[in-house]
Amino acid sequence: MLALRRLTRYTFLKRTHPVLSAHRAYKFFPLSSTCSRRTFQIQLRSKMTAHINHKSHNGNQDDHPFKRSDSAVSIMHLKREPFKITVIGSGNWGTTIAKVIAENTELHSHIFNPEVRMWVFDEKIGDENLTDIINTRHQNVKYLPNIDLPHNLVADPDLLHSIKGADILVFNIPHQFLPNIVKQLQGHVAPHVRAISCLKGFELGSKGVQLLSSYVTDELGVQCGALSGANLAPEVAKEHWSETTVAYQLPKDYQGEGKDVDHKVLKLLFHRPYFHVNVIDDVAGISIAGALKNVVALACGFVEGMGWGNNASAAIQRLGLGEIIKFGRMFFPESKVETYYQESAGVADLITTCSGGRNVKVATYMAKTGKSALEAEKELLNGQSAQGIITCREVHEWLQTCELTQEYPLFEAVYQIVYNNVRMEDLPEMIEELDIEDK
Ligand SMILES: NC(=O)C1=CN([C@@H]2O[C@H](COP(=O)(O)OP(=O)(O)OC[C@H]3O[C@@H](n4cnc5c(N)ncnc54)[C@H](O)[C@@H]3O)[C@@H](O)[C@H]2O)C=CC1
Ligand SMILES: O=C(CO)COP(=O)(O)O
Repeated sequence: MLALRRLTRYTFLKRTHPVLSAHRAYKFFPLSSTCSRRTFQIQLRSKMTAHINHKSHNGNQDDHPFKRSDSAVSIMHLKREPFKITVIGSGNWGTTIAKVIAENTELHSHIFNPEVRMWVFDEKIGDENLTDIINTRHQNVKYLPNIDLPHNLVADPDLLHSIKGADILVFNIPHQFLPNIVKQLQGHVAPHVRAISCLKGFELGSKGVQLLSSYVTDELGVQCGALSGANLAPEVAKEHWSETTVAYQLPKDYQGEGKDVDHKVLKLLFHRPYFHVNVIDDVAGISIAGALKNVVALACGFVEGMGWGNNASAAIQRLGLGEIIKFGRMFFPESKVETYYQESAGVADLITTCSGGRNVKVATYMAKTGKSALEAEKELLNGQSAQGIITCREVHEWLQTCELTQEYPLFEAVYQIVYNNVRMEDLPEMIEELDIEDK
């Protein structure tokens, strides 16, 4: 058992630690030898100590053994000007991702222009503009308080100015605001620009249910991938270790390695020692999982608020995962089933969101107070958004159009509770799988 634990730990360290991962031929010593085991532990400790990195330049986060100054993927030669990045959005996740990116652009200044622009939907905090506070105190006091931001992250309240000259646009706003944003951007984004959507949700319009990345591509004419994973923003912002999935498909006009955005560039842009990134092709899979787990999280919140316990929450998550996969296979057949269980964007995001996300908090509060979803969101989140509230309506409307609501009893039950005052206590009955016909 001890040996197994050590082996597991070694394998983990080998995957995450630069010294060990760089030495692929490093042989594991025989576990029966106490002496060599001790030698190994001493070597390992000294190697790790040597590589524990400097404190984060803003100095507010703790050192930890996963810190390192560089990564293997940085061996990349650029055959063009460094990529310029703009983050569109400055909420809880928008600011966190902007921080991650700004740390990386400073580190890899041969690949990226160090200055990162972050578009802010400006508002007054007392007498001051939030933008000015971010640029002078280097904190987003409203949406990500008590986290120091890199000084190369520049807040900009002018949307069109913020994207000027940008090569990569990182969209990160609550998804209900996306149509208005892309409308303002139309005609101002060159076709060579690439984009990543960090949003969770769908666009429901004349084209039916659409991935937000496809919506950006259709509306702006630029290739767009997605970033989604088990990433509650407050934990990532504090540099507590987590992982995510980025998905991107090379466009038809891909310019070639070193000249255009590809998986290597995206890994360099988002990967941090405390934020591990896996880059894949399955944009649809990660986007569907990211959007729909917010609906499942609302159901988990109802269960929690009613005090039904862990078994009930696990049952909801099991059923929810089934409906997520079914939705993907039915409406986005290009998505891969393995993404849902192998990637951070799949079951891992479902678990973290159902444990500690905003959707679960809002639904728990609804159950405890009898307030509506929108009242709960307003009272609890200080301007932040629980995306499941809108997503469950979008999913319902789409399924109703397809006459398929009965195929997704959990999604439908959440919708009915949120919008039609159906009793939460009836949840088990609404999702009961009846195999026996009552004659
Ligand atoms: N917060 C989190 O832990 C995570 C969030 N996400 C997703 O990322 C996306 C963005 O979420 P957050 O950054 O957390 O946003 P948020 O929930 O903090 O929303 C607040 C943001 O919305 C902006 N806003 C308010 N009214 C607006 C308007 N009319 N037009 C444009 N912007 C407006 C505010 O200025 C603020 O920047 C969402 O789709 C969310 O599901 C994904 C992973 C983690
Ligand atoms: O998407 C998230 C975690 O990956 C955040 O979920 P909440 O919006 O429910 O906090």
